[in-house]
Amino acid sequence: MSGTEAPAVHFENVGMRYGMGPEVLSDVSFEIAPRSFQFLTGPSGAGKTTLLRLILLSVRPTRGLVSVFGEEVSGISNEALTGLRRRMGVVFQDFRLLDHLTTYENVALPLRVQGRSETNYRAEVVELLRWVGLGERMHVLPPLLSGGEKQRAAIARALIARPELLLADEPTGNVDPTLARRLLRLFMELNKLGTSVLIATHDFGLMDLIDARRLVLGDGRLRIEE
Ligand SMILES: Nc1ncnc2c1ncn2[C@@H]1O[C@H](COP(=O)(O)OP(=O)(O)OP(=O)(O)O)[C@@H](O)[C@H]1O
Repeated sequence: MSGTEAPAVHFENVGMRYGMGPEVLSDVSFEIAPRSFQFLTGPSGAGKTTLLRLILLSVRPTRGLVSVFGEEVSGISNEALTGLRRRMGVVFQDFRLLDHLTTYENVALPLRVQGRSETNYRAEVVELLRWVGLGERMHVLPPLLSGGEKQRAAIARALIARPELLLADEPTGNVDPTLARRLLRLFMELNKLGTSVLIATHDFGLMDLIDARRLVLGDGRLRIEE
């Protein structure tokens, strides 16, 4: 790879407020390098989800500059925005599984969107579902899954298309510590295959397991602990 490869994410003096509310983020500057692994942490309400929404381009900064995969996103067309989003895998805090599709179909969705045929992807989806411990639950609709099972289905869906950038909002909040460690291993394996990973978490036990960079939010500011 060339040394000039664009960072997955670049923020420069980003400020963000919702409507007329107070500024949630102030002068936030950082980069996520290609193939890097980091945690995003800070107290409840510090703006972790807001920062993920900015990267996902689902909210716009009030000031400053946001670039994703080398593209500055202000004024970007909807088509280009969809193209950038497809390169990301996201684990939302509230899972966002589609209730009318089975667990298997939810996880297969990103591959279907890519136009791949089921014969081509079925084995891959089943293998990942087994890996996250949902092999026996793949034909179940999400409303019948437990909180931890929904979380694992959401993680599998985010990973299945091997995204260039994985964003995960509290991805171990609903699972026991043993499974949390396995999921962390899964994120690290994905990272070794070339995906940049950003995990928002309060879980110090999880962060202490590995020596990864930490982006720490507090009072609207971002501090980086290498
Ligand atoms: N859609 C919204 N409209 C107005 N204010 C919002 C909205 N979303 C978040 N906020 C406010 O922005 C601030 C940061 O919220 P955010 O959800 O980004 O924090 P967080 O660090 O992810 O919190 P938690 O760890 O509890 O999920 C909070 O004060 C929150 O009330």
